[in-house]
Amino acid sequence: MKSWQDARELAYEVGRRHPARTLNVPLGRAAGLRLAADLRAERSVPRFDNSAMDGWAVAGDGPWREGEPVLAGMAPGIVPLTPGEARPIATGAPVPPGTSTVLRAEEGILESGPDGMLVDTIAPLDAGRDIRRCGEEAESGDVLLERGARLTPPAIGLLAAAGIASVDVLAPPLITAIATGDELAGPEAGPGQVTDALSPLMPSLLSSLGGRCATAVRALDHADDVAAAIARARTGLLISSGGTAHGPADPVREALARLDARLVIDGVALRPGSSVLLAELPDGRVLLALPGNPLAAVVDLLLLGWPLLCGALGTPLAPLPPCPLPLGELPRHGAKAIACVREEGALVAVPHQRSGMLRGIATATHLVLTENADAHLLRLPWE
Ligand SMILES: Nc1nc2c(c(=O)[nH]1)N[C@H]1C(S)=C(S)[C@@H](COP(=O)(O)OP(=O)(O)OC[C@H]3O[C@@H](n4cnc5c(N)ncnc54)[C@H](O)[C@@H]3O)O[C@H]1N2
Ligand code: MOO
Repeated sequence: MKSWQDARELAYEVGRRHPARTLNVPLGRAAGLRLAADLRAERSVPRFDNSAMDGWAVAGDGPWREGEPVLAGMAPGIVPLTPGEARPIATGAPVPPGTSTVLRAEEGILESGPDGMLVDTIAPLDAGRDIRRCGEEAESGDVLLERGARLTPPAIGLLAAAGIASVDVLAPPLITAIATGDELAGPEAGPGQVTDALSPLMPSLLSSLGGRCATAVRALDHADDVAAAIARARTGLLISSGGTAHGPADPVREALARLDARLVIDGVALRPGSSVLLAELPDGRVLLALPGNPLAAVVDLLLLGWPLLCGALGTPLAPLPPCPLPLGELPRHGAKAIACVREEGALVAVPHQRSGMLRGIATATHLVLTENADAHLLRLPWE
């Protein structure tokens, strides 16, 4: 039986022995994935000096005679401004060479002069304030995002702006989910049967941890059926649920023994979630065997499945920070994972969180891992 802290580190080390593959994908399919290498700008952002405001590009001191407008989309090599000239300019339009500043539309006035319209300012000129300089956000070659960074929506836009059309990403590790239990059935469950609640949550939970559920299968409570499901799986990572205890119909240990697997973790000192196994098979594949009680299974996916995937993706394993908030009435004896929400600046346990229930964690925002005076915080990744 390991402490949850040691178990997290062991799971991370196992993940590191199974590094994720690299894939090149178009930017449009990269959302949520992680970069396989540092990514550099392929051009300057912005690409040319341009106006940050609608107004006039002016040269020298006013008043200025009004010239031809400069619009967004015009080529930057436009006719230079000469001192005393003001050209109406649109936000995003290239600033003509010779521009000393941009005068905002609301800070200028137009009046008629002897040779056409004159522009004057009604506010002190702030030279250069409203010009977005070429390369001010990024110079060509700057590292925009580092290896391991997650491609969030703004990150995708940033890369597009920097001229990047496709990226090398870490392929989310593929996982086979095996739900064990003679009692398991679909929503139509008959008398004595239990509707499988874990197979349906696996794809989205594994995606939120950086993996991908390739297949979800069921196995009966017999070691040969579980061993056959493990042998058939075509992925490097497998996650089973149920059958981990020492009861009469708990086949996972027996199946692992038959397959000559090496147990890296055999139980964790934490409730719910104590009855969990992590094993390496002789062919290098890895099985995380979760307990059958659904909340216990989710806790162990967060506690061990997440570090396992972090290891495979090569992202650092951050220690869970000490809980910064008052803990209200949370129990403090033994090692416990408690699903909580934030209420008036404190963390409060949600109701309905026995090991077999999902109702509590379905509305929680955090798990607090308590052990006597110690409490650590895990923010739920789908939050
Ligand atoms: N004598 C003891 N019995 C049990 C203990 C204990 O300490 N002493 N611990 C209990 C706890 S806590 C857990 S967790 C389980 C772990 O055992 P298993 O991994 O063998 O779990 P199962 O017996 O297969 O299932 C437990 C429970 O969960 C239901 N289940 C299983 N899979 C699913 C699923 N996919 N969807 C919904 N529900 C599922 C299953 O029907 C059982 O009710 O051991 C306890 N016993
Ligand atoms: O072992 Mo159970 O996994 O404590 O909830």
